[in-house]
Amino acid sequence: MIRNIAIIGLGTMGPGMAARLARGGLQVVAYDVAPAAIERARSMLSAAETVLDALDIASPSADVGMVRFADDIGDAVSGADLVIENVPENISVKAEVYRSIDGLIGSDTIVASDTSGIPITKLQAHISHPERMVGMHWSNPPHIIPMIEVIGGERTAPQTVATIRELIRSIGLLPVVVKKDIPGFVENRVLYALLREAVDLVERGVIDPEDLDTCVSWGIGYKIAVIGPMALLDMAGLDIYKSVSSFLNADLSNRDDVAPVVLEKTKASKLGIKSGEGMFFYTPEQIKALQGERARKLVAVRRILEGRG
Ligand SMILES: NC(=O)C1=CN([C@@H]2O[C@H](COP(=O)(O)OP(=O)(O)OC[C@H]3O[C@@H](n4cnc5c(N)ncnc54)[C@H](O)[C@@H]3O)[C@@H](O)[C@H]2O)C=CC1
Ligand SMILES: Cc1ncc(C=O)c(C(=O)O)c1O
Repeated sequence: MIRNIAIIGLGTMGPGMAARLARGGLQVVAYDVAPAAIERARSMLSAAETVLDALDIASPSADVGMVRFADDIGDAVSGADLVIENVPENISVKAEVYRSIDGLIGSDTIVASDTSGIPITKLQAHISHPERMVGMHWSNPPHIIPMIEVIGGERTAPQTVATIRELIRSIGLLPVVVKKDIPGFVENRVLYALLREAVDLVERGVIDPEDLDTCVSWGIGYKIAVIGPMALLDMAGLDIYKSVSSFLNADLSNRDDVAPVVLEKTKASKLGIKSGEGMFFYTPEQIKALQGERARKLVAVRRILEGRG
């Protein structure tokens, strides 16, 4: 039974995750190697709690469901039933975390990675109890998006997958078990197919970035939230899909490297919201307003999709 959770890494994903798990009645200890990240996480945590209130996710009783910040990794993982590793998407950075906690955790502690797509089989090579390592891939923003992928590697015990699936379900979230440990799992394979084509269309001057977003959000995204891709095939008709895909698939982007526009922007430290400029430009005031507006809209859409209008 999982009661105590340690979250290692408090960047974009960690704070929202901590807030949501605590709201599920779990005791969470959060740690980041950078003191500035811990400070930022405190305010992100309180913003996430406001959103969880708007989603009507009930607070647990007073003595459970707390988030505590730890000063060192040993303190963070001490007594943890589950450690969620949430550090940058880089095998050596993640492996260093696994090595540093290896002697500090119990032999029955589960170690989960929020990796966006590194196969779990590669990650579990760096830990002494690979049977207790699992992928637990949240979607951003993690306190709002209810679906979480669960992925076992070649050496993960089926019981570990079952325990994490049950934990997710028990706090009112939506586990999806991915049956094969392939790069990107399922969510990011689908998302990155879309993003590859979208970036290519903008880069080739077929459409402006703002219009690309209008086209995808209102033409595809709005619909896909209600009718998933498999159901959409049936709605359109497989005969139509057969005809269109017979000429279109061969014309879609199949580039296997990173698009030049993304390489140029990342080289110039234009990373998006976190640096004030990426595909678009953002002032600090715009960022604050955008984050509030997006959270409000996601909450409203989720309430409707859940039939709570
Ligand atoms: N950003 C996103 O939309 C999503 C990211 N992910 C995955 O989640 C993981 C984390 O991503 P982000 O939160 O976006 O990264 P981030 O770069 O925003 O944050 C990572 C944090 O880890 C900390 N860190 C680095 N080394 C550490 C160590 N040895 N010990 C403790 N803390 C350490 C950094 O100081 C930083 O605060 C990655 O594997 C990423 O692919 C998963 C879902 C969505
Ligand atoms: C661009 C991008 N890459 C990875 C992830 C998740 O792993 C996300 C997301 O959750 O939104 C994303 O937007």
